[in-house]
Amino acid sequence: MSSQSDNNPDVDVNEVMELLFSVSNALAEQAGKAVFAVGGQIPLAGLTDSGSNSHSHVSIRWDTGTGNQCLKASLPVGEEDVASQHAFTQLLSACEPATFGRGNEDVLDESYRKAGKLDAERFSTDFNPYEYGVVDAISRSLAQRDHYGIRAELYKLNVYSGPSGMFKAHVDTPRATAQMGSLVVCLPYAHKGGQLAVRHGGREVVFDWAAAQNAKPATIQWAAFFSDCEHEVLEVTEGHRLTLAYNLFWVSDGPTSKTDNLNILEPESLHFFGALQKLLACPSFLPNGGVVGFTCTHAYPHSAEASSAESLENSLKGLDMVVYQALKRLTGSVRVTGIIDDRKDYYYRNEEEDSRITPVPEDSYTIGKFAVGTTVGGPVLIPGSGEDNFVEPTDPDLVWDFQKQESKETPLYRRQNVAWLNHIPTKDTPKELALAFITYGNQYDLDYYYSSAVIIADFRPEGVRDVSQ
Ligand SMILES: O=C(O)CCC(=O)C(=O)O
Ligand SMILES: [Fe+2]
Repeated sequence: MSSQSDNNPDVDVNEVMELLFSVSNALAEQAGKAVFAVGGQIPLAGLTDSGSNSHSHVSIRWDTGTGNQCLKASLPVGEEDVASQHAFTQLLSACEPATFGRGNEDVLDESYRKAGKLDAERFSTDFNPYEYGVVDAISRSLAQRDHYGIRAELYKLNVYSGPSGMFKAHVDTPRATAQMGSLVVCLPYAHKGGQLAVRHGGREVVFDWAAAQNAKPATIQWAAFFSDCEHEVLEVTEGHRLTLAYNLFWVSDGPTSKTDNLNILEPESLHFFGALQKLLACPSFLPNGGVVGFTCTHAYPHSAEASSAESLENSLKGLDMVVYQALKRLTGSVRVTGIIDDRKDYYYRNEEEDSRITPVPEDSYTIGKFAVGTTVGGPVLIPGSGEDNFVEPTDPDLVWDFQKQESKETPLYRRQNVAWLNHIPTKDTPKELALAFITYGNQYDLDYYYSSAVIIADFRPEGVRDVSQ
């Protein structure tokens, strides 16, 4: 095969492929190291047998539900301390069986989650994650930028008891666009098992707290992870594993554009940044300009009506933020958007058989042509089919507000090539429901578009390449 493009003899395809390859390699390498979960431990300082030091214990006070009565338990529970053991037993019995979200409802299913819980409205604690530097530590390792901090909001007390307490693999339901993660704090109480396994992008981090909880001095251990990470509490075989669960939110501490404050020049980002810079400077890469794309490695609520493009940009996590910032610096134009996954769910109307819907052929997804439009939640990329340069929306009522072309009756939108720095969204890319729509088959059926979050940049070579070279 010739290394010259058929259309343009000055374009060196091999050179572009090599440069693209080194960009995706740098990205893969960094993705393999990107932090998605962090943890630590806090010895309860000044622990005395009498437990008189306020920082030697953690107290939980809860409403009994009868009158205005409030009870208190203190951890760790003294081995000889009958009163504190009694209070702990009362705390256990105050807990309700823990449900979990399935679809739109909260269900109780002990084969999935066997635990007790107290909702935050029913209890308070003197443990404060800010006081011990936990929230600062999370900001430093997960935030990837200055002037953008993290706020922790107490959510629940969980109790997993031996011999079979556990919580199978799940992803926490985000309650707001600004929600970026979860913090789990393990309180001092002896138990066995109950490891917390956190997974993302094919990698796993296991927090095994039992050994320290069975030893002295008493310690508090914690783990924080991004909200799209799958996690699981393995079976607690003995004792009680008590955790405080917090929701974590992004907070801005200044009026500056938050996404401008990423420290892109961190050593681990430099390799990728340099490779991208070389690619964009190569005269054979998109000689007339075009769209550069990156499929996000984390999930974002990008199609929800409440999510705006601005808040999406500010809520990028880990590697996604690094890529966003690098593209912003190098192209001057970048945005976060959704891309509709067409392989199963994208259809176009077959002209001849007007009442039928025909699936787009599989390979139309991989040719890399996408049209940019707008749906409920903001701009999206829609894969095109066939060889046309314009694509007709399946149904203008469902996918609307496209940059309309001449004809008002049949709004068309232009397809563009996207050069992907990593890959187009795959089966394993985080997806979310973008739109539900009615298909026109023999009967009215509901069908769905699923979309994945992507970062795209409009690339104009004249802004990057020195024309005198
Ligand atoms: O207790 C834990 O370690 C995890 C709790 C959890 O996953 C949750 O409350 O959603
Ligand atoms: Fe969870």
